Amino acid sequence: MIQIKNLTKKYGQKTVLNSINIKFEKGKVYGIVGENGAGKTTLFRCIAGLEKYTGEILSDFEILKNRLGLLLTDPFFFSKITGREYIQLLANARQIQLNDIESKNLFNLPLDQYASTYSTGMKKKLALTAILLQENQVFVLDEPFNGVDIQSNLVITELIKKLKATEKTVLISSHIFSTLAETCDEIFLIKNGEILRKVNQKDFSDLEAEMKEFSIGDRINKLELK
Ligand SMILES: Nc1ncnc2c1ncn2[C@@H]1O[C@H](COP(=O)(O)OP(=O)(O)OP(=O)(O)O)[C@@H](O)[C@H]1O
Repeated sequence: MIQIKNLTKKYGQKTVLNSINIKFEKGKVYGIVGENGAGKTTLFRCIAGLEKYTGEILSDFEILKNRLGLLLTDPFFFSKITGREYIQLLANARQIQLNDIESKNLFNLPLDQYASTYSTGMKKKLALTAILLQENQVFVLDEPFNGVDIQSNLVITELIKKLKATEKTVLISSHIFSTLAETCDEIFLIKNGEILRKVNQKDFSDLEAEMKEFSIGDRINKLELK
């Protein structure tokens, strides 16, 4: 369980997260949606221990960040490290003995190629593979479906279901509503650094319709396309 109490994050004078209160249970998948700049990534970075903030992030774990795998939107890799070395490095950080990495290469990545030369989608798949092999208890996935091919998206969707079935806690941000609807137990709508709503599965279709109406509205007609 992860409990966030009165989490506030400022960059300089700008409040990016404003007194967030949320609870995440194990064995559940949570979606975080909101427009660009709403604060999703910042929230994830705070939970992963990468940012300073005021408020509290409590968990069942002695040190949450040691049990948490964070998938960033654009994973970064140093220039002279292969995919295999990256996976090994992350496993070493958790003292995990990895045997036969090849058989666990679920996205068939070219593991002996430098990771920095991978395509955008390949980088994301490598970063995801590495955090999965770390045997984390909590997975924080920032736009995991973005830039990844259709087959891999199907794999990622099934992986998320498997993580739920094995009692992990999974947080996902996405702009693709259908992928969230398929995997999430609850979706939080974040706006201007505040949690506007918590939506349960039975109300997902209402949320989607509402977001569509709100997002599209009259904008396109205003263009007067001929
Ligand atoms: N390092 C930083 N310094 C200053 N402001 C920042 C920094 N990182 C993020 N912000 C600001 O914090 C706000 C929230 O950004 P964040 O990246 O969390 O949004 P997001 O919801 O993840 O957006 P997106 O959907 O585009 O990924 C934005 O206004 C952004 O400009």
